[in-house]
Order: sequence, then structure tokens, then C-alpha cells
Amino acid sequence: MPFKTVTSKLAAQLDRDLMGPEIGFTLEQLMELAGFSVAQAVLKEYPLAASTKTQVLVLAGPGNNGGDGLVCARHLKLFGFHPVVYYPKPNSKTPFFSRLVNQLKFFNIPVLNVDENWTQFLDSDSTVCVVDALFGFSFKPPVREPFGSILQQLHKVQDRLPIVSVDVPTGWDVDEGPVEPNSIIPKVLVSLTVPKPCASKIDSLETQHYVGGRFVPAEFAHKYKFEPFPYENADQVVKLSPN
Ligand SMILES: NC(=O)C1=CN([C@@H]2O[C@H](COP(=O)(O)OP(=O)(O)OC[C@H]3O[C@@H](n4cnc5c(N)ncnc54)[C@H](OP(=O)(O)O)[C@@H]3O)[C@@H](O)[C@H]2O)[C@H](O)CC1
Ligand SMILES: [K+]
Repeated sequence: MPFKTVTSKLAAQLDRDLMGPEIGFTLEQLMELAGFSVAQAVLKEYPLAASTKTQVLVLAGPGNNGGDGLVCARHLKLFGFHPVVYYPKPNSKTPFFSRLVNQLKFFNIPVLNVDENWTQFLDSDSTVCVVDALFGFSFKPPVREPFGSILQQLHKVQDRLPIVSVDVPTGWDVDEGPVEPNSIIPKVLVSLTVPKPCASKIDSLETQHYVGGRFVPAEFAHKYKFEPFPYENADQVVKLSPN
């Protein structure tokens, strides 16, 4: 399905608009729907009935992309997966993020800190996939540590352990795509609200492309010059390619 994209600058503007005084969404509301839709994409791609594996490694970054990952982990647990979260640089700007972490503890979901051994979960015998919620549309290359080393590890295992990237594959330039030679190639990309330009650089033979974050009416989509996506029933994601 051909799709329109919005630049990183427009995506940030769109977010501000949704959370501005006129429309009035809160970040918490949008993040809940974003994380919920990523969990749905994981379930659609890796149905529990098709495998004996249930473990999912969720890598959560310091910004809102990481917040989407924290929410996603909670929904994955409700769906029947066993998520483990690696959260090396907790967001300390707002108490909301520590509330999300408390909710994970409430769900008995392990949350590993920067010093803990997260690479033990890069094991395709027990792990279904890795959710890449490290950085989204505000990432500015070059990547700083510890995230550079994390990306190196992911690059090494990506042929045997699928990566599901939230909104933007981490390390990619949001507008240009995979500019670094060792960029990760996700098996699944879940664009949120509307694909960012880097999504047009994915190879549909390698990467399944979904859009999620079902929270704008048609008129708002038209204001940002894209068509609403053909979500079915109560689905929170729709597959754009291959179809
Ligand atoms: N409407 C929607 O679609 C919604 C999308 N959501 C998600 O939010 C992200 C965008 O979130 P944002 O907080 O703006 O940014 P990121 O998570 O992408 O990243 C910001 C943090 O990353 C650090 N950063 C940036 N560049 C680097 C780098 N090269 N190396 C290391 N760290 C980096 C940055 O740190 P600074 O010190 O530079 O500030 C930030 O900590 C979007 O993509 C969606 O996933 C929301 O959930 C709402 C709805
Ligand atoms: K990401």
C-alpha cells in the first residue's frame, strides 16, 4: 500500500498539536495507545499459538519512545507473553515514567538497570523477538553510549532474533533512513500515527510494516496531508506492507 510520510519536524508539530490546549490529549493517553498498538503488532506477527516461546525482550530508551516500550511490555504480559525490560537510562524528567515502571513491577515484569546482564535474553531459543523502543523521531545521530553498544549487539543477532522497531528503527536518521553502515534492519516496523520518511527506505521483503497509534480523526489527518489508514474493527494496527 503506498503511504504518505511526515518529516520529523512535522511529526513533532503534530504531537504538540494533539497535546496542545485546543485538542488536549495528554502524553499519557497517547503513549498508552501507542504501546498498546505495538503489543498488538507483536501478537499479530508472532501468534502465541504458533510457538512454545513466550519471552520478549523490550529495550526502552530515555524518551517517549522508551515510554511506549514500557506500556507495550505491560500489554504483552496481558496478552500471555513474558516480557523482560532493559531500561538503562530511566527518564527522570517526569514522575509519570516511574509510575510506568511501578506498573511493570505490579505485573511481575523484570526491569533491568544499566548494570544488569540484558544480553542473556538475546537468545533465539527462548526469546520471540526484541522490541526496539530505544529512540523515535527525536533521535539525533551519532548515537551516544550506552546505546551504541546496545545497537552493536542487536546488529549481531538480528538475523536469528527478530527486531520490532517502534516508530523509527533506532539509529536510523528519521528522515534519511539507515545512514550508518551497521544500522539495524528490523523484521517489523510499527510507525505511530503516520510513517516518518525513513519508513519509505524499508525493504518490504525484509520488514513487515504496520502503522499504529490510532488516535486521529480524518479531518486531522487531512490537515497533515495524509489519508486515514484502513484500520479494521477495533484493531489498533494495520499492515501497510507487504500486503
Ligand atoms: N503522536 C505519536 O505518534 C506519539 C509518539 N510517541 C512516541 O514518542 C517518540 C518521540 O519521543 P521523544 O521523547 O520526542 O524522543 P525520543 O524517544 O525519540 O528520544 C529522545 C531521547 O533520546 C535522547 N537522544 C537523542 N539523540 C540521542 C543520541 N544520539 N544518543 C543518545 N541519546 C539520544 C534524548 O536525549 P537528549 O539528552 O538529547 O535530550 C532524549 O532523552 C515517538 O517516536 C513515538 O515513539 C509518544 O508516545 C506520544 C504519541
Ligand atoms: K525505536
